[in-house]
Amino acid sequence: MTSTGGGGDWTLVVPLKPLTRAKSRLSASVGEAARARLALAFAQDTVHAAMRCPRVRTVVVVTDDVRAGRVLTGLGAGVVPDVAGGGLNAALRHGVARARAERVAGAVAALNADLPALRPAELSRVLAAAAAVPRAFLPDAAGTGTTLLAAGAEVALRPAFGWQSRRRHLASGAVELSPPDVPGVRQDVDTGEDLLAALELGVGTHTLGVLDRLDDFDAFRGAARGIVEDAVEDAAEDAVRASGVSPA
Ligand SMILES: Nc1nc2c(ncn2[C@@H]2O[C@H](COP(=O)(O)OP(=O)(O)OP(=O)(O)O)[C@@H](O)[C@H]2O)c(=O)[nH]1
Ligand SMILES: C=C(OP(=O)(O)O)C(=O)O
Repeated sequence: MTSTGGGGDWTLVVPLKPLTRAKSRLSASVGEAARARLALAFAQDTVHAAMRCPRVRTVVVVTDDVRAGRVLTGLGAGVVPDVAGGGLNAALRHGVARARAERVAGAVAALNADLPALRPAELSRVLAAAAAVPRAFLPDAAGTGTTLLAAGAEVALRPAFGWQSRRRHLASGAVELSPPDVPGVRQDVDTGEDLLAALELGVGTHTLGVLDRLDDFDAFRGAARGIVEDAVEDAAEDAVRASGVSPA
């Protein structure tokens, strides 16, 4: 389990269900084949952005999915296997314990793998706010769940993720964070509506690539097609600008 992030103090633990089962609530909107591809693409965009956050030292993904593990290792993450039958919170406790056992962890934060609009600068603002208190969390965009739970170096994380986790994290004494301008860290994607909201914020290249190849836009509302086409066009223009070659 080795990885190198942006050179900061934080270890991020990112849980990922096997792709055969992940993001099940999305299949009604995008179809079953795209669901699995999107689950991986969300994780790739999440890890890619997290690795570029200057406050992050290490990203540890907890997953039993061999393909996802290989792909995310390629992005620089460390990967540890899941706890058989343990569920999400057991996976997070295990990931934190492994990171701390290898002495790579100072402060730790659990970060969901379904944040395709995550931006390094936004994550940096959230981690800066979290560093001021022993234990803190960021509510999701809906205001009922959690996308990030953080704990200082000597502090137990005590994750209580799952349906309506905001209430549980608040009751556990974790400080609720509300830093300004961090929409991409809060926008988890469970449903087609969430995916549209993430698209409006701007998703990463892996998610965009999957959506650009998606045939069945009828199932995923016509509005998405226009946003994806515009984003792909913008990305192509950015690539041309970055290459310094003027378009014909
Ligand atoms: N390692 C691990 N990760 C999990 C487990 N259950 C959920 N996760 C991850 O926890 C995060 C939040 O979970 P959800 O938003 O409910 O995602 P999901 O379970 O793929 O979505 P649904 O199938 O629609 O419930 C995502 O990154 C999931 O991949 C688990 O048992 N083990
Ligand atoms: C895992 C969570 O919820 P959801 O499944 O709605 O993403 C959570 O918010 O803790």
